[in-house]
Amino acid sequence: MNLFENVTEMGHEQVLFCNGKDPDIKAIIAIHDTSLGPAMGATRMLPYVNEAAALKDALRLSRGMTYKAACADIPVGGGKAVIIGNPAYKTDELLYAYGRFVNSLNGRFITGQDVNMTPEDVRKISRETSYVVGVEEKSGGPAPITGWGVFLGLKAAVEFRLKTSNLQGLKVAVQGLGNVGTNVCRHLHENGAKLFVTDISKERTEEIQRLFGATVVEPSEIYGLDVDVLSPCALGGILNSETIPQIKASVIAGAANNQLGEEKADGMMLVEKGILYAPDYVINAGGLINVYNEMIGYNEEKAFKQVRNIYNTLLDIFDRAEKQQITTDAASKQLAEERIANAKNMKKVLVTAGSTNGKS
Ligand SMILES: NC(=O)C1=CN([C@@H]2O[C@H](COP(=O)(O)OP(=O)(O)OC[C@H]3O[C@@H](n4cnc5c(N)ncnc54)[C@H](O)[C@@H]3O)[C@@H](O)[C@H]2O)C=CC1
Ligand SMILES: O=C(O)CCC(=O)C(=O)O
Repeated sequence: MNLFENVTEMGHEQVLFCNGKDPDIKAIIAIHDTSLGPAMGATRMLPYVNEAAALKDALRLSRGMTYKAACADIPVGGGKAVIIGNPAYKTDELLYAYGRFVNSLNGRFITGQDVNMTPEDVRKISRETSYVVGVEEKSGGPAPITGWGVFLGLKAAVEFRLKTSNLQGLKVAVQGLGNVGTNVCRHLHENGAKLFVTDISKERTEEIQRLFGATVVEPSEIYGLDVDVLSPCALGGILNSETIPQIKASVIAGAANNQLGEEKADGMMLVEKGILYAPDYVINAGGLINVYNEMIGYNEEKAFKQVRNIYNTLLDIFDRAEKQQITTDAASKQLAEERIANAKNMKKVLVTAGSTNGKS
């Protein structure tokens, strides 16, 4: 494997391979870009099929975090970490060891809770490092606010494509009923939407059926349902050449990171099918916005105001994509790259001004 090939192509600054013996721990911390500030990104734990898959996940997720922060207009960079392993074997010692790896980066990387990690796990990691966010008694776990942001983004997409702000009777298929998916379902239900849901966990589907009167379908059935919106809230890579031809929804708006299998080809296939895709790293920025606010001293009102802005940002991105005839993914990357370039220019101006002042 040519290790530097992907890293160079995707523009990462640093990738750390954490290898511990006692306890046995293998984790990858990927820092994509710190132009806007320290890299932020939560940690997930998964039994990856192989190490290349884990690396790919860390690289793509961390780059997504750079775009996420830039589109949300908050001054942090992009990073992400994956712990390789079955979460059933997650011990306190493993979390402490992981915390020491995070601490060794001295604040270049600040992390929190992602898939298969709990607020309690974050607390354990925080025994070894202060570079942790999403601690329950500070801003709380990020999932409720991520769910609310996804709901607002879904509303923006429905307004843009279906020309209605009334969600009464809107048919929404939700894939993944975990921390975020449950919150998305709650908001949709409260606003009169009709839910079709799936999860690989029977316990989760039963609860959502009981709470919100949702119709439960098999995981393989979720793509082909005759619904208005598909909301992917499980794992990434689910929008691909196998699933896109099945999709009948005209809007895709969900929380899962890295939904597009192949960004360009699959993004274009959605456009050709007339499906409006809300880029994942824009619509699911609520958690990042919340933990960023925790880092700088939590102010709920300010955090909520920034999350509310996801709605307007998405409308701007849809508009930009339509005017330029590009995918929504390309339009949001354009926005992010403009903001990063502006920040870099501003830094240059300040450095030049500083050195000029020093000379006088
Ligand atoms: N927690 C947060 O604040 C944020 C989460 N995200 C992303 O949103 C997604 C969901 O996050 P969480 O809800 O926190 O994770 P979670 O682990 O609480 O929930 C994921 C759910 O998806 C289900 N699932 C897994 N594979 C599935 C499949 N093939 N079909 C149907 N269901 C399946 C799981 O059983 C679980 O209930 C992830 O991709 C995560 O990276 C993004 C931004 C912030
Ligand atoms: O919880 C965090 O540390 C930042 C949020 C995040 O990782 C994400 O949005 O995927």
